[in-house]
Amino acid sequence: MRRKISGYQIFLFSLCPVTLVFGHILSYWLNIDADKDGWFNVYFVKRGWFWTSVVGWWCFIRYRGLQQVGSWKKVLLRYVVLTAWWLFFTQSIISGAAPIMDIVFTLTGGRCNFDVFDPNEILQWKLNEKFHDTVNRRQRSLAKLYNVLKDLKDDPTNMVKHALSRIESWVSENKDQLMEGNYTPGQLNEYIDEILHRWRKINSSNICQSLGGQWIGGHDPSGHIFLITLMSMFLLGELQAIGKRAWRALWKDKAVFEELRAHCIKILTLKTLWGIRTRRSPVNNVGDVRDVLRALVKPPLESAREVYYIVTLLVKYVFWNNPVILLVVLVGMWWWSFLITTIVFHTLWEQLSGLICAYIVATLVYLNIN
Ligand SMILES: CCCCCCCC/C=C\CCCCCCCC(=O)SCCNC(=O)CCNC(=O)[C@H](O)C(C)(C)COP(=O)(O)O
Ligand SMILES: Nc1ncnc2c1ncn2[C@@H]1O[C@H](COP(=O)(O)O)[C@@H](OP(=O)(O)O)[C@H]1O
Repeated sequence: MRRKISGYQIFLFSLCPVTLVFGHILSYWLNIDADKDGWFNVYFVKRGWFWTSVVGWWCFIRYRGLQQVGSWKKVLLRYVVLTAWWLFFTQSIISGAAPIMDIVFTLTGGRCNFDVFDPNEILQWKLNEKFHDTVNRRQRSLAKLYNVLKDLKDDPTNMVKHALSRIESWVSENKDQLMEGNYTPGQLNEYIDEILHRWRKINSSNICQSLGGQWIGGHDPSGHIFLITLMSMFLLGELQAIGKRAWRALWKDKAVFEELRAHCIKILTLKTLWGIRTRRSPVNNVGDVRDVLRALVKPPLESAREVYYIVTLLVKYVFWNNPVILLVVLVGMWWWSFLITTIVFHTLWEQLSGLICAYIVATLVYLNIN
């Protein structure tokens, strides 16, 4: 018997593909910058599976409770399948083995590159401006590279020493200390590359990053598109099961809004220094100083108390009674980051391969949820 696909499932299964197409079209018109090292990317998206797990499980605990063992097993199974796929695809979980996305990258000709110096500037010894995309990242990578090379300095030739002195001067921005050697920048790049690749198997982007190298050249499936597709489909997929309860709970404690309104009004109508009328002395018609002091101290204290009530009410409403709000906010944040990735980062094919790899598994998991 053919199963009917609901409107919600159409939304669930089409959100990421449609956003990718939409972002791709926007990329022809928009020319925007996105900060790879911004707090949103570093603390949220790059730790996305953690946030998704916490919010997803918290919602499940709050709406389903801990008693219904049957439904627990199913959710746990889906979570384990998705987590395992995320781990195999993006993380080096088996010591020495690269994750799938890095295997694809190296098989298609990508490698960890150490083109530190600009090979075209033979006399001037300039840093290669294409070595990492921002000055900060370049400096950080040079510092990492410097530390690695320092540990390898018992090299038979003195080329490493030479490379070190050059990198050190770039790191400390002290060009005067540069030693003159008999090598060209291109030769020194090749040499650094050779000793590092000889010293260590650099088969994953993580290892490459830890050495300060640049992961370029192959087909690099987008890790962000992969992870965000998996996370959004997990959160929205599980929302199918808890959605009705969550919706009912949202409207059940409507009284909260009345309470919030009352506290806000209280803050707005508190008497400030200007609103206070001081009692005047009948002798010299001067205002009472105690009234002024009271006016200075009382309103801030009362506002602080009202703010405390408001925050407590909101925290209870959102975190305890309606964690679905957190889930929706998280999906909104993932969607935004997904859109930015489609506009700014990777080629269309790399975005598509990231999407397809996550989408197929998540679709198999959520097509037959009941
Ligand atoms: C609302 C608060 C209430 C709290 C109540 C808690 C109750 C919840 C009950 C259970 C909690 C669940 C336990 C959570 C365990 C989570 C385990 C983890 O997943 S930890 C690991 C997290 N790691 C990540 O998220 C990394 C994700 N990033 C990546 O995979 C990569 O950076 C990338 C693929 C995005 C990019 O790779 P790149 O090489 O291209 O840079
Ligand atoms: N939406 C986004 N916002 C900021 N940076 C993003 C991004 N999407 C991708 N990136 C960055 O682009 C690079 C490739 O991403 P990915 O392969 O995961 O899709 C990564 O750089 P870094 O790995 O140097 O931090 C990542 O941080």
